[in-house]
Order: sequence, then C-alpha cells, then structure tokens
Amino acid sequence: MMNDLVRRQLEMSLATLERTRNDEALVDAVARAAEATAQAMLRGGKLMIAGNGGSAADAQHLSAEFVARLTVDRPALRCVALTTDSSAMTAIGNDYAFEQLFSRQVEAIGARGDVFMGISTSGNSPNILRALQQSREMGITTIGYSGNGGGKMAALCDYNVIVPSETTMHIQESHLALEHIFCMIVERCYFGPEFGR
Ligand SMILES: O=C(CO)[C@@H](O)[C@H](O)[C@H](O)[C@H](O)COP(=O)(O)O
Ligand SMILES: [Zn+2]
Repeated sequence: MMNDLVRRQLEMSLATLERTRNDEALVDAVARAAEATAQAMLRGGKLMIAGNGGSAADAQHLSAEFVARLTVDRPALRCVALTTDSSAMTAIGNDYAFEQLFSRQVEAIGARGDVFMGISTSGNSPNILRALQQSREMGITTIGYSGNGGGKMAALCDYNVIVPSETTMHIQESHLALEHIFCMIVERCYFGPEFGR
C-alpha cells in the first residue's frame, strides 16, 4: 500500500517538473535572471538569497554551489545566504520583528548593483516581501522563485520564476532543479560559453 503512495507522489513530482519544463515564461525568466546575476557579479556585485523552512535550506544549498562549486572547479563566486547567522536573526527577530529578518540583513550588507533572490512557495511570506521592498529601495535587482501564481512577491520581482503548482513540496522540488540550472547558467555567462563543457 505504501508503495502506491511512493509511486503516486513521484508521479506528482514528475508532473510538476514537466509543467515547469513546458512553461516558456518560467524558462525564459530563469535564463534571464541568471544572465543578469552573472553581469552583476562581473561588475563586482554579489547574490544574496533568502527563504523560510525548506527554502532556507535551498538558500544555503544554492549559496554553497556558488562559493564552493557545482560540478566543475573554478574560482569562488560572490554569494551569501541570509539564513545562516543565528545571532543576527535572533537579534533582529527579538528586537525588531520576524518580518525584518532578511530586510535588515539586506540593509546591512546589500549595495546598489547586487542581486537578491527570494524563495517562497506561497509567494507571500512577509519577511521575503519586506526584503524585496528593501532591495528595490537600494537599487538591488530582485529575483523571485515562487509558486501559487507568484503571490504578492511577483509585483516586487524583476524576474519571476513561478512554478506552476500549488503544492509546497512539489514547488520546492522544482525550485531545487531550477536553482542548480540557475547556477550553471551564471557560471557559463561569467566564465564564458566553453566553461563546463
Ligand atoms: O519545507 C517545508 C514544506 O515542504 C516547510 O518547511 C516550508 O518551507 C515552510 O512551511 C515555510 O515557512 C513556507 O514558506 P513559503 O514557502 O510560503 O515562503
Ligand atoms: Zn520540505
């Protein structure tokens, strides 16, 4: 009986990935967001990433690909996850508000010409919305990885990667694939078309 559940869930994951692959606007947004991020990095900018729960893990996972490596050795690329400094996060949450968890860090370390990526399956997490607003005020390019039609964050993002699903776990699974691809494209644009072939 549980074997059926395993198969059914895998089928739903595959169906979401297939819809994702067939979504031309999404494919275009991933490619353009990655190209813009590489250009920002080439000009000395950095990528900041934030998310809650499983998406916090995604933020750290993607940041690690940039700072360490994805598949091929190369120099480190400028990227930081805003989900890792427990002292800063508890102080911000305790002294100000959970909603400011990421925006305060963007205010602290962000600069004009940087890129901020917010990951939210609902597209509505207040601390992500606030960080996107903060980024826009500072001249920082905004990328949104979301689902559920994009939610409120869609209006705050220069590039919207909206997975066509309303199921958090399946949106997250597609996000991870699209995060790896995003890193791969940034590498190709940053180091040249022959990189990684
Ligand atoms: O990983 C999961 C569910 O798969 C959860 O931890 C999930 O990330 C959390 O409920 C988040 O708080 C959801 O936030 P969001 O994706 O709507 O921004
Ligand atoms: Zn999860």
